[in-house]
Amino acid sequence: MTKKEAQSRIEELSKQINHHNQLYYQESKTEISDYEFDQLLEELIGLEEKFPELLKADSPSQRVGGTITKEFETVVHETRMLSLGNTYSFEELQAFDERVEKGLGSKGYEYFCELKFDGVAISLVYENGELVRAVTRGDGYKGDNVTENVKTIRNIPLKIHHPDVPSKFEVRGEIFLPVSEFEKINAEKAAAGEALLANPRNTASGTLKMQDSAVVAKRRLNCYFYQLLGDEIGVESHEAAIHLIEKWGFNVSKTYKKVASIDQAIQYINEWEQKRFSLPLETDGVVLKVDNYDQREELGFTAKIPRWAIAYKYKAESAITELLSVTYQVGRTGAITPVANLSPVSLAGTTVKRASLHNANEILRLDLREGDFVHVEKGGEIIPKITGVDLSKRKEFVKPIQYITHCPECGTELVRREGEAKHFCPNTKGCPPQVLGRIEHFVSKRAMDIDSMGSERIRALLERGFIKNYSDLYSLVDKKESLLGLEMSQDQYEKEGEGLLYISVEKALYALTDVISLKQIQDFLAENTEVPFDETLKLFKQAIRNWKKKVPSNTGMIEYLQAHLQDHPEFPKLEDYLPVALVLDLLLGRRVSLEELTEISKTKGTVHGIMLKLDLELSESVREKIKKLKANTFQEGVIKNMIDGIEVSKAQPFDKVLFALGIRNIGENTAKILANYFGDLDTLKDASEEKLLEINGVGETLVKSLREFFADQDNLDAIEALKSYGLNFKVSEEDNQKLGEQLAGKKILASGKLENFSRDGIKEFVQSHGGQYVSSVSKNLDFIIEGADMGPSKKEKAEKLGVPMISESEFLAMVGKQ
Ligand SMILES: NC(=O)c1ccc[n+]([C@@H]2O[C@H](COP(=O)([O-])OP(=O)(O)OC[C@H]3O[C@@H](n4cnc5c(N)ncnc54)[C@H](O)[C@@H]3O)[C@@H](O)[C@H]2O)c1
Ligand SMILES: [Zn+2]
Repeated sequence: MTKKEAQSRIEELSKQINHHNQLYYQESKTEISDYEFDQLLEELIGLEEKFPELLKADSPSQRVGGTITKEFETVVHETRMLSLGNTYSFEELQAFDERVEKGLGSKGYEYFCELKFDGVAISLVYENGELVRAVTRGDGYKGDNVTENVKTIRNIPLKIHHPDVPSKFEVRGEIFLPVSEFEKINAEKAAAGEALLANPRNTASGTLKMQDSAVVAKRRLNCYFYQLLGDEIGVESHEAAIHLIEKWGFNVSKTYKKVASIDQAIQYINEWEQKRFSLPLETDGVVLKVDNYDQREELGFTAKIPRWAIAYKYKAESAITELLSVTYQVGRTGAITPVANLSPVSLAGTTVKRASLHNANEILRLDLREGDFVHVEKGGEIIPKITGVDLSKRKEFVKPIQYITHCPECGTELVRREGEAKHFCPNTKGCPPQVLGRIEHFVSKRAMDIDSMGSERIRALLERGFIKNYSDLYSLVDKKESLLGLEMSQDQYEKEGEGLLYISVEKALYALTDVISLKQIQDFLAENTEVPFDETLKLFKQAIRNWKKKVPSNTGMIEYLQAHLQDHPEFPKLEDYLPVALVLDLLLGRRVSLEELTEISKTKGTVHGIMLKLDLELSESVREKIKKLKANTFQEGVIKNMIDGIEVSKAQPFDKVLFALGIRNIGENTAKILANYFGDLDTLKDASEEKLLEINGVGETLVKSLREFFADQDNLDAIEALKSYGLNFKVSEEDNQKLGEQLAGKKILASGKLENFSRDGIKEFVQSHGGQYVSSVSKNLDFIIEGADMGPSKKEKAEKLGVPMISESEFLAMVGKQ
């Protein structure tokens, strides 16, 4: 390769690596695997070694990957936070060991082996035993101050009570999201038809950078620690330091091991290759660290990594399995996501049954055919990926996968907008997940703020026909009586292939017995998962005897159940579920025949629905038992809460109502601008295109969205209905607190830390003086208010675009406040 070629390749590689770094560290996203990323970096380093004169100071090979963000205060690390050299091969590990030996001049060193936890690096500073600061790695020199968010992590000690804690020290570790939590969040997202999160690492890093600590607290982040720093620590080895922080109460993973040679380290690596999948978090390799501090000092650092440590990374695992079918999920915005259903295969410690296919292009790219055998890979990603087709196993004359043309939820023909990879269902008003999405948006905190209307409740109301769109919420007050007893959750039900309704075993056992709590039954079942169901029932009877809870009648009922299941083998067996018809038959006695129950349970989706259809007079005790079968139901308290919340929402100001309507491309900010500018809905509706385009921030797309929205009679009807219920469709006097017009027409951004304003404060201040607050650097800005520690990348960009930067006091002078 000539120098000229090398130069252009280096530029190309640097550009790519910077792009992936930006995605990975700033946006918590990935487009390529870690392995692919590391190969790019390795190629770059190789070229720079060959042509040292081409090495630039700002090359990504010289910098730790992250940067700092504008949303948090920037803090300079007292000791730099480094990256780690990494390798995927044992040969390179041996080479590393040789370098260490050469550097130290002898073999007298030990390695401390730890797993490489896949999360987000964090530094915690303690003063007088108290946590004073938590900072991300950032660019290695300075990071984001995320103390408030970190304080929500339960096992991070806020105060150390140990007597001999030094007056100041720093611990470092890895914040992570346990795999079980991650899967829980994704299961909820899948149920809601939302886009799934890619992996726990991205989720943890995204969560840590959220602005609202209350939201962070809800995600159960966790942390493992692996480093101690400070002037008065008094230990001479890493091992001693680790024991010290364990003693002080920091969470240290017990997976570490000190070894005497590189061969033993390799043994450790082999040992954990499979075992690591039983850990509560994702790990992507092993870190080897020279244990002794003096030896570490002798070895030193490069610009980016210590010479005394290295990470060995496991390669992503892959397997071959059969593609059974492709199914399609409809998201709340109508976006379609194809999912590959696979013949179950064991991969990286879990059983894989599904893989995301993203969009139609991906299916074409892979050239997938029905019944193909595919390579599935699971690396840093929890959601497995199909990476290719095993052509040697392809049968003859197989058909390519035909992408669906119609929506699986509502049957409407799909559309694909120009330039977009995904297909959409255009039936925004009738497609169930989309209707749900619109109502969820309407009630959301930033819109009408009806917090008593969770998704589960909205879904129940939609399914049972109580509401069809958001304006119907305000008529619920007249339907209060019929809401009583309506079931909410569908999780406890399952439909068998022929459409027979099944109910979870725990609910069935709960209803069939007396004085045993649902919790007790759940705990019992959780402990007895591995045995055949009949065995479970035997053990359950034993448990009832142990608990001494109404032993004769309760065990008698379980025996009836056992006999009933034996007598009716015609009901298919579903893991963890029982046929509702059989269970109801036991509870209702001879009043209805099993045949009739079976028929009805094919047409109804809930016990509530079946009972309504049967319309029986029941004794109090039977009614109580049947109630135990039902999911959470709408009870008086819940209904009152909901109705009250709906009533209170009528007072939301016009801009919130406008945002709540869900007009495409109208976000919270735009809604505010439009509301203030036009004052009421009718003026906005009748505004000419020219008039609209005059407004800062309004472009052609938005004009088009408004036109489309108001051209639709259903929307106009909904608005009329909302008006009749008394919602605000004009700006009230109090909303209109304009403090001045000094900033009229100006687009402004503030960056870094301001002395007189909080983040939200400056935004409000700008807006109330007629200006428009913009959230990113672009050439359209009139100026940037430069606060303390403004991010260097932002500054660079502003300079490049020629956007003026003024100080906070200049800004205050401009509005006449100084
Ligand atoms: N796929 C992509 O697009 C993409 C983009 C950028 C980076 N990456 C990945 O990130 C890696 C580079 O990231 P990096 O610079 O954060 O380095 P790194 O993750 O490879 O290693 C350094 C980090 O490891 C962590 N770590 C985990 N367990 C540890 C332990 N026991 N002891 C010490 N540190 C431990 C620390 O957070 C430390 O900052 C690349 O190798 C690449 O795989 C991927
Ligand atoms: Zn649809």
